[in-house]
Amino acid sequence: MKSVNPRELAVKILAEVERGSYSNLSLNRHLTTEISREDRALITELVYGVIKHRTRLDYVLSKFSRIGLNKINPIILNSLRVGLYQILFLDKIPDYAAVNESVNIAKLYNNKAAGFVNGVMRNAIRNKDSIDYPDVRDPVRYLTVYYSFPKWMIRRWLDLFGFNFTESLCRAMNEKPRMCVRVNTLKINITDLKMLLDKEGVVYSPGLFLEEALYIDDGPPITELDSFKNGYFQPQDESSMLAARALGAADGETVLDVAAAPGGKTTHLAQLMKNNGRIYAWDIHPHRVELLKETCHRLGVSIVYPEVRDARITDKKQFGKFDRVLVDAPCSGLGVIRRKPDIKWSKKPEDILVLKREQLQIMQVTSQYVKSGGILVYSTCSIEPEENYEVVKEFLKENRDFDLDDIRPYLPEALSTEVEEPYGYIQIYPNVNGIDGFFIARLKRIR
Ligand SMILES: C[S@@+](CC[C@H](N)C(=O)[O-])C[C@H]1O[C@@H](n2cnc3c(N)ncnc32)[C@H](O)[C@@H]1O
Repeated sequence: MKSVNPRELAVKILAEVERGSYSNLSLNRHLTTEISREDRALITELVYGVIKHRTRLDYVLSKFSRIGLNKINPIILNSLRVGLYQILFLDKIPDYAAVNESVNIAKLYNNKAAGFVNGVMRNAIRNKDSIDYPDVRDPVRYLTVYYSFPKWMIRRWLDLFGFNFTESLCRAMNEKPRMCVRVNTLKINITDLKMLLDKEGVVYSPGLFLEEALYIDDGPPITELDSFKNGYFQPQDESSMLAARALGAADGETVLDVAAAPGGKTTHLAQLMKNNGRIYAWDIHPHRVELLKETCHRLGVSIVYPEVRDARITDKKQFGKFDRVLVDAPCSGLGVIRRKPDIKWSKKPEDILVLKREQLQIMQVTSQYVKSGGILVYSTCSIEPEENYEVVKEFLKENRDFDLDDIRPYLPEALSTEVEEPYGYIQIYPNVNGIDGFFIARLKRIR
């Protein structure tokens, strides 16, 4: 085992993220199996915790620092954030340990910085139960600071959903998401997988909505399990599983998945089709198509034809060729912030309209590949109407040969009863449904 200082490594990763790295990629790069499981878990918790709660941590730090936060060296600032995160959000770490660790990181820098960190942290500990957060009568500032979201997102959600829903949405998006996996019934049945997981020391519970879903509550990191390496399951949220279900593909059919990588839904489709038929799986990014190929290989899926393709470019040879087309469109990802907290800070309001144009363009082009009588499913992991219902509405206005199709028979009962007229789509919210925010629409080519 390699000995590392978890807080120091967390600070280093946070500095990389500030310079533009994605946190999950940076974590994967640093957290090799040479580092103990406990340390890997702590580093992940610290990195995601600081990213999720950054505004609130900075708000508290600025109360106790005589130097403006923008004047503090990034390493020192992140060691303060990591220390304060432990004090405010983690019960198991004693306050003095959090202080000492942050001071030690600052010492690597210089003694003056260490004295400064010590002073700020001790001050924060003394006052941690009497911090006055912004008043709720200024809802934008209160929600922005207390739950750490950018102002533009809070303003947008307040306009769309009102205060109570926005607050519960923010709270749900800051929660630690449960790890959900899909049982790969092409290789194993649920009972046998459960027996294997028992042997591997994994604690699990059943899916909230779907029989092929399992929640992993405790145990070794899943990618180290033989049951994962042997392709008996695939990490995937239940929301995402609903999209493949909504397509209703049957074995023997010809299906197109136009934005398919890394292959979560493609391989679920293959499973629902009993690995019989053909699935053409496109993605614009070559490295992601490689990931898709690896996923298919591990899961024993052999009916997928992967290809690097830009779905915005029309290919007349594909017209009317497919029984079903899935457009799991590139989107803002605002529905999955609880899994990818960087999205809070990396997305900008103008991205939403740019994405909407791209989503409509992909729909416009790839819908022509659906056979008459065939099905088109449009999905995103977004909760923003512009990327969801509005895309579908504008698409239908321009394409009279398509209509909404009843999505309810393809959803579990607990969700199908939530679907409102005209019954063609569902919007899922993490605070309402307990799964990732997602939008799924089912359309039929009627001519
Ligand atoms: C939401 S992700 C797809 C997730 C995937 N369906 C799954 O379940 O694993 C969107 C994908 O669209 C791809 N993409 C973005 N623009 C594209 C385009 N113009 N044509 C095809 N793929 C595109 C991205 O590379 C990304 O992999």
